[in-house]
Amino acid sequence: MRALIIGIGQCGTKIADLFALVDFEAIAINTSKSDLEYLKHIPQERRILIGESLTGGKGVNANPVLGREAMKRDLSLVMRKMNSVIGYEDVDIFFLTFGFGGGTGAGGTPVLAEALKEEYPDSLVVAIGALPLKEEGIRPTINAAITIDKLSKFADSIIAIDNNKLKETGMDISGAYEKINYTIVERIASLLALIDVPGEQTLDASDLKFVLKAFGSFATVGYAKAEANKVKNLSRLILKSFENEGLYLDANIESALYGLVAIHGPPELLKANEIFEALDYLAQKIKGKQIFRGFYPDPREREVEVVTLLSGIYESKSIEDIILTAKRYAQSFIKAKEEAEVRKRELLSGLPDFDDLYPGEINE
Ligand SMILES: Nc1nc2c(ncn2[C@@H]2O[C@H](COP(=O)(O)OP(=O)(O)OP(=O)(O)O)[C@@H](O)[C@H]2O)c(=O)[nH]1
Repeated sequence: MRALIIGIGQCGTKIADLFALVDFEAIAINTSKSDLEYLKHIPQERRILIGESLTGGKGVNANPVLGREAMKRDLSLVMRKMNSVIGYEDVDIFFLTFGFGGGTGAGGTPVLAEALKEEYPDSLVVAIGALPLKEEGIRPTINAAITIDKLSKFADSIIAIDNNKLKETGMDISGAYEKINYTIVERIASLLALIDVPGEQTLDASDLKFVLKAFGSFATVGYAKAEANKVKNLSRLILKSFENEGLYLDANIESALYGLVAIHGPPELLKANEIFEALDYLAQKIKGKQIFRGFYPDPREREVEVVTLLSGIYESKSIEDIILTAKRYAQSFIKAKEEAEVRKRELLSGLPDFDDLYPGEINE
């Protein structure tokens, strides 16, 4: 199973850089030269500066229209670079990482997603984006709404991580970002590490692709880990992985079409009855009733790790909040603009041009 991680913008490239640290193939794309230089693990030749003619290498200041234009202008450069990294072996899934609230990632990611789908029709394009904090104000929310709309047309699935969930931890913002970035990488890396690996019941690349090929709807990845000697009942740990604290998105999991659960740990702890109790519960709960599963008994392991992927989700409070806020704002903005135009007309109507007050000829 081959995954290629492509980070776009500052948030996206930081996440892609962490993937590179744990040996994933990763590429970084940004309009900001200094943000590209700041990366530690992605090799220099896999860092691509876009939109230099537009921004002078200084970023797009949270303007997704400029981010989109920067990606469009340098798309052939990006695709050439992509081709040379990919070589002759197919990529199963392109993971595009980005922040929904900025300009480069929010504007550029849908453009790249569309181009990748066209050039590599057999590969999946899965977007992994961080949703903005409510406190960031209206702009990031609008950027996110526009990007959700555009991406839903090209991506196979959108894994959205809600930054607001991290406020509950009470951490400072950079610590919170670091934690969420680490969390994303840990979950996706743990899941991918178990694909195509021999086990009791295994998951292969085609299972994962089936689950993620979900017409641009939302997906979320839950996770739970515990020391083996602390696990009283594995069923509880599995349920914990897809309860709300396990998923960094407020989502109604009952609306999910597919689920995938991978469990890795010491053989004596992977008890069939406890595993099936939790999987049956999950299969009954989700709309699509289909759960793919993989069990990986490992005698060297001292911890039990559960990764849960739910896809085809179309009911999420985190997403609805963003779309409804953007719609409300658009309506009130249009109304305020119309009122301002009416007021302007009322104020200026009846005002003559006063030409008569300034007699005299104008010499040509
Ligand atoms: N989870 C997470 N979110 C981040 C991080 N950095 C920024 N964000 C979020 O991403 C959004 C900003 O996106 P950036 O990636 O900084 O912006 P950009 O795509 O580089 O675009 P410009 O800076 O406008 O050129 C905001 O909504 C932030 O909350 C990060 O490291 N982790």
